[in-house]
Amino acid sequence: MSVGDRTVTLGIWDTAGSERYEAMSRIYYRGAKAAIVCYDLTDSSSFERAKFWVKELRNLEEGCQIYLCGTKSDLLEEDRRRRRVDFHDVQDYADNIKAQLFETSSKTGQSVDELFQKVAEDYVSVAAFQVMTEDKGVDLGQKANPYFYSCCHH
Ligand SMILES: Nc1nc2c(ncn2[C@@H]2O[C@H](COP(=O)(O)OP(=O)(O)OP(=O)(O)O)[C@@H](O)[C@H]2O)c(=O)[nH]1
Repeated sequence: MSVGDRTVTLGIWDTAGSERYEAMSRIYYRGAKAAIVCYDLTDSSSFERAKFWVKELRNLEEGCQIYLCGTKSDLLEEDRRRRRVDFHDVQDYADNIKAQLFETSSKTGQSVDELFQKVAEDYVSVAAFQVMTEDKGVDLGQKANPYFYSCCHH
């Protein structure tokens, strides 16, 4: 993917969503820099399961940026009454856990590119921040300079 003048290659693992495969999924997400936790917008129980994975990731992978992804948005375009997971409730939850929220459709492609673009952009920002702090020893107690700010806020 292109981020500015850089090319970022994402390695993507699609893990099983069921808690039954919890131990196996952990093998996949160990060391991951980003996790897209999906739930079905037409199924409230799937959002409850998504929260389980968020907890897992937050407990075990501190450095992993979480993206919440409501799927099958095309079904809502057809009939809004099919929505079972409220956008604002999830947005509040996302704000709480410092995650970003996307509503996508694999069928129409809605917001899929945007989601992966954001993952790549955030990765580049965080990597730039790490290089800067490691190489130049930024004092986090100092007032942020513009470069520092642009690296950390999106
Ligand atoms: N309308 C619609 N159906 C979808 C969409 N994405 C997936 N589906 C359907 O939902 C069902 C499950 O899709 P999967 O992609 O297998 O779901 P999954 O979460 O990967 O399932 P696991 O691998 O078991 O965790 C299939 O019947 C898909 O056709 C979508 O964006 N829109």
